[in-house]
Amino acid sequence: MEKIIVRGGRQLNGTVKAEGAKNAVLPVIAASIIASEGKSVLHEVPALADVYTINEVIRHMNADVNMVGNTVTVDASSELETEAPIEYVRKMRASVLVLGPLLARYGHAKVAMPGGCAIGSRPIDQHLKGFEAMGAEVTVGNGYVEAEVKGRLKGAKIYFDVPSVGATENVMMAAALAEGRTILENCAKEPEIVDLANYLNKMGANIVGAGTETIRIEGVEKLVGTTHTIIPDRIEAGTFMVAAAITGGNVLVQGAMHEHLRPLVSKMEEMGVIIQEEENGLRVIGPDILQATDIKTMPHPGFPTDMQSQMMALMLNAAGTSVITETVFENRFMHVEEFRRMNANLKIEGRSVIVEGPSSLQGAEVAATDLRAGAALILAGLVADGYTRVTELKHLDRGYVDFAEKLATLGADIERVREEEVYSEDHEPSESVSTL
Ligand SMILES: CC(=O)N[C@H]1[C@@H](OP(=O)(O)OP(=O)(O)OC[C@H]2O[C@@H](n3ccc(=O)[nH]c3=O)[C@H](O)[C@@H]2O)O[C@H](CO)[C@@H](O)[C@@H]1O
Ligand SMILES: C=C(OP(=O)(O)O)C(=O)O
Repeated sequence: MEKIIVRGGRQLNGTVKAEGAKNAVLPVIAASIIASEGKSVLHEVPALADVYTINEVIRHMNADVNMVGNTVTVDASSELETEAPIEYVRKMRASVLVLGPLLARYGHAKVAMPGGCAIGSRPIDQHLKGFEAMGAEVTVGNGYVEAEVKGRLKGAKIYFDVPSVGATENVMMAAALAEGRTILENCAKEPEIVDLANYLNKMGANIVGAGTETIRIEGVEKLVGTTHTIIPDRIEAGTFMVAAAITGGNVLVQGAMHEHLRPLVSKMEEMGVIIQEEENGLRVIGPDILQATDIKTMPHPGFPTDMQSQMMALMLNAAGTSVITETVFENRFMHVEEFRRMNANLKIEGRSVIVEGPSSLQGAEVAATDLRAGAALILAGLVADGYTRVTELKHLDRGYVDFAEKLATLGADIERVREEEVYSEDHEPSESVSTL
């Protein structure tokens, strides 16, 4: 097993670049199998575990997929299999995003039911409601969901009960090839949905309104491969912004886009952080003393749930009482117990956590309970007294490329090691530790 070991106390300075967005690239790669002609060439694809998984999923279906550096080429013009088995869906829920493209192109799709995970139950009822409204027959059984339609899907008016990112994407992809007009209401408005719509439109789709609550889609008969550059990852960028702020440092986060990060920027400014827009990113300057604030996670453009645990780390270092309310996922506080191991003063009250700061954080061995929790514990380790060891890095690797290496470039005392390596008596990593 690997661990990231971080010793607190270093200020971060310098420049770091955000990768392409995980949550944009996964639906885009899933959508690439809708093209019955031509190749798609995707640029700025991050080398993440989740990207390897979605590539495997579509490769398993017979698509030709190649990744060289940060460019992925997909040729899905041959006949595809229409099933995604459990081994992929278990690794990554976003595998369900192949349902819409397969159903639209072949009139059939079968994907393992994703089930719950560490952050909540995460049903897919809204995806299925959309497919049914377009004429598909959906059956759930033996751990699989299967959708089938005779002929083409039919355009429909669909109102989502909750603004779901995945449901908006899945149904939008299906509607792109449906017969006639589809109107989606109460859509999620995340920037990644806009990126997917832009990609589909370049493939020949006719989609307007992505990024607003109503999306109109005129179905077309076929889509063809195209070239697309993935937008920068606002959550990775936001995580580095917190890293700069928590250490009182001065970091330029290249690729951080103010329009995608407004809720985070405004909350960090309330805490006393200076954030300046520069030509190619955001410069973040941490204050001597951070002030407490409150956040409530909401669908975009509200505060993103994917930045909740990182903000908890920042609030632990702020003077006063902060309150975090999680409204998107019902079980996204697993990291609280891990922070407590670091001497954090946190109290869970229903869907809120009361953060008493500043906590004098102490290094400890802690486990990443999900990918953002992993990043948040490392952020806390940057300012904790002594060494923090973060385990369960498979979660972190789903969403961050070279996280420890990038922090080290900014000046953090951090390394990634194999567990079997030995440590010297004062718990410092010995020189023989292998860094990955
Ligand atoms: C790959 C990807 O893009 N993942 C993101 C996506 O996940 P994902 O697309 O899974 O999240 P959703 O937006 O669908 O979930 C939002 C809420 O809607 C509920 N819901 C969702 C679908 C459904 O059919 N029924 C239903 O009730 C969920 O349980 C949750 O409470 O958006 C989340 C919310 O911003 C982010 O945390 C994830 O990082
Ligand atoms: C919850 C997340 O991702 P996923 O939906 O892929 O699990 C995330 O990126 O924080």
